Amino acid sequence: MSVETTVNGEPEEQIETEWTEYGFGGDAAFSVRDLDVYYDDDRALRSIDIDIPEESVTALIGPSGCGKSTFLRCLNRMNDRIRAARIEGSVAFRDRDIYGTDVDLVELRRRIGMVFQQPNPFPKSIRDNIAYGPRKHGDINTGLLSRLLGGDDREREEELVERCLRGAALWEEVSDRLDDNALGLSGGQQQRLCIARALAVDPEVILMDEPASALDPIATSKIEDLVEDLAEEYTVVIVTHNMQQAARISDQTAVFLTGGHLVEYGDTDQIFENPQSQRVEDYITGKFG
Ligand SMILES: Nc1ncnc2c1ncn2[C@@H]1O[C@H](COP(=O)(O)OP(=O)(O)OP(=O)(O)O)[C@@H](O)[C@H]1O
Repeated sequence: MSVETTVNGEPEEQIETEWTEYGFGGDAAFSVRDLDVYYDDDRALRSIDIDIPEESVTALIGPSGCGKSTFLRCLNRMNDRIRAARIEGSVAFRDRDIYGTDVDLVELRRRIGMVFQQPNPFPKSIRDNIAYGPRKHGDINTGLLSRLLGGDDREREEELVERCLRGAALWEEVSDRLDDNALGLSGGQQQRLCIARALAVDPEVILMDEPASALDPIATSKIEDLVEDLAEEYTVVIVTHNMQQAARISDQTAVFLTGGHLVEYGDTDQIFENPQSQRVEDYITGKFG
């Protein structure tokens, strides 16, 4: 299929797009339609259409600057914080338009959590890093924490901290030093703590923007195992530069290429073994990018 695109109303290059309808046979967590994103006059994403399934890992890959992080931030409206960013089109989460005027952004970002490239724990104890979100989201007696767990407050907090640290595969390493400052942890441990912190507010989706790119191979491998485990309970969308990582851990892969085009999307094995688009094949075989 040949798709003509325009930049600021001017015809641009003809993009050859091999688009296969990707049926994953389940419910979509996100349905994105005709999404364009601009930073001032520069268009970063072009006419993106994609359905992202529940409880699986979706990898976003592509060369630097193709719009992966921009797309990820559209899924929980983090681009709202960038003054230059403007969005057209629609993003529905569980069939509800997240760009509607009635959307509570704090609640949206509680349901759709985010983990960033650089681990960014608070300069507080390991315990406080986990408990911070639930405390912030409401009174401990009437808020989220009491909905999540039974028992008295202190017991609830202890249980929550343990459950989240176990969920992030960190408990065994830190259970005897919960009151130590989180900044004393290794980079890989800090990143798992950030994942535990994201889990503490009971999210439904975890967005990850290159969560292992600052880590060594052993820490990276722990994050990869964790991502696969998390997808049993959560919907995970992960940006990665590392194609082997995408191939290892994701169920479906979306390939963005220069200019903000989503060029191919499908089952990860199919994308890596039998891509429909020559440009995608060139990219994943290292001919460019
Ligand atoms: N805050 C911003 N203000 C202006 N332009 C931006 C901003 N963030 C991103 N861009 C531009 O949007 C385009 C897409 O950037 P984005 O960071 O989404 O790409 P990416 O694929 O995630 O890149 P990388 O892999 O290098 O992180 C780039 O041209 C970038 O310069």
